Amino acid sequence: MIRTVDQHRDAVLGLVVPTAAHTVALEDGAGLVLAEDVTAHEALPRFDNSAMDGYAVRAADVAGATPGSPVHLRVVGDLAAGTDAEPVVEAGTAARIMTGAPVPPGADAIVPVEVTDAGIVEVEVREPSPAGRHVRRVGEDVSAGDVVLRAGSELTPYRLAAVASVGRAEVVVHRRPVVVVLATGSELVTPGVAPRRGQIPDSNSYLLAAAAAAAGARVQRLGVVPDDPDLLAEALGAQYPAADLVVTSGGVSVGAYDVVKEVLAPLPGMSFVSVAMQPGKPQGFGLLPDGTPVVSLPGNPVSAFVSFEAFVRPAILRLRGLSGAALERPRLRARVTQGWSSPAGREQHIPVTIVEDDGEVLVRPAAARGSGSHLVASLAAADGLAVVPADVEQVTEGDHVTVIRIAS
Ligand SMILES: Nc1nc2c(c(=O)[nH]1)N[C@H]1C(S)=C(S)[C@@H](COP(=O)(O)OP(=O)(O)OC[C@H]3O[C@@H](n4cnc5c(N)ncnc54)[C@H](O)[C@@H]3O)O[C@H]1N2
Ligand code: MOO
Repeated sequence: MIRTVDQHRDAVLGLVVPTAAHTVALEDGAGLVLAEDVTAHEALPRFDNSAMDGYAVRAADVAGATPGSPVHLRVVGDLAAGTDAEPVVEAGTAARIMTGAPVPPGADAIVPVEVTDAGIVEVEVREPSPAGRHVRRVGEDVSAGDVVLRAGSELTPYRLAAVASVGRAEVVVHRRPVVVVLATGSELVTPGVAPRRGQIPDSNSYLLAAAAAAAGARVQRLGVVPDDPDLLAEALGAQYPAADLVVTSGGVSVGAYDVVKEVLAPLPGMSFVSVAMQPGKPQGFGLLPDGTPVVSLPGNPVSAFVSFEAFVRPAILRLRGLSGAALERPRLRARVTQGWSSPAGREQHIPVTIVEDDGEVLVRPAAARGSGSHLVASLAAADGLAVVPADVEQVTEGDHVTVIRIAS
């Protein structure tokens, strides 16, 4: 029975669970996904501190200060960032203070150095500074006990900063998943090798390996396995113990030499199905005998790409520990500037070129001739995939479509 894109995506997602959690040094956590909540054990900022280089004062002392009638204060301390000195600022006094230094007892405002004469023993203040001005208050960022970052969050650079700010040297994260990529086809040669008649360069193993790496996996690209069942079984047998996911391309259709289907379909954990998607109709998926998940994508290069985006990328993100909306790419609405056709009964995912014109998002097919699962060189112009519902057979200039953005 034919299944929808969403049904197949759920089935593939059902093959994987997040990788085991382990503890790593903070700097090794970049790009990984937290497996614990990170909590602030104390408030941030940790203490009231100065937002300006200048003088810590009592606001009441400088309330009447003007350029024509400046206030003179005796300087009782010199506070650099990092100091633990606590000079008491009494009426008629001030402490020189630098950005980030603790506000001393008695002071309740900061006067920037620019409105003073920058004195060392005595300072002349030419402007008032009301209570609290230029003071960064304890706890105004987070309070003690607040969760700074939840389990399931990717450690982006700015989130690493938040985790570091609460003093964490280590984080508990999901292990980066290992994805093995292999392409099948006796017609394939390694790029750079001169193809004889009937042969073409392998592009899928490069596409899938780079896409899996971009999704956050550690990738082992096995390259090309010919259409020989023994060689494929050997390649899979040698690799799957180390892999969290195996991705194959080619050999899943109804041809006489469709080797992936021939080797894997008899296994009890594997299924070969038709998905109501164009391209990307024939799909294989399941578990190898040792439990390693496998996704077998069709060989046509655009089919392999579209299938990776729809099914494999979400599975890699799930392995990494992400869930929910984090499994999705951003979607946007765009106006079509050049129409194309779409097959009845299949949800089409067509590579498109995105152009922004005066704030409006415009799309046209990345390939001059519209849709075609073999138009691999035209992928060079793709920055999104337009999603055309199964009941639409013609997309016309001026229509609005949903676009999955694959490059920014
Ligand atoms: N009689 C039928 N024939 C086909 C059907 C069908 O329903 N009935 N479905 C078509 C569809 S749709 C697709 S998609 C393909 C899927 O075929 P396979 O997964 O078996 O892929 P292959 O036959 O191995 O290759 C298809 C095509 O892609 C080229 N290819 C394969 N691997 C690579 C690679 N690594 N790099 C670049 N190009 C690759 C290959 O040379 C073929 O041209 O089946 C249709 N046929
Ligand atoms: O479904 Mo195939 O993937 O059209 O090219």
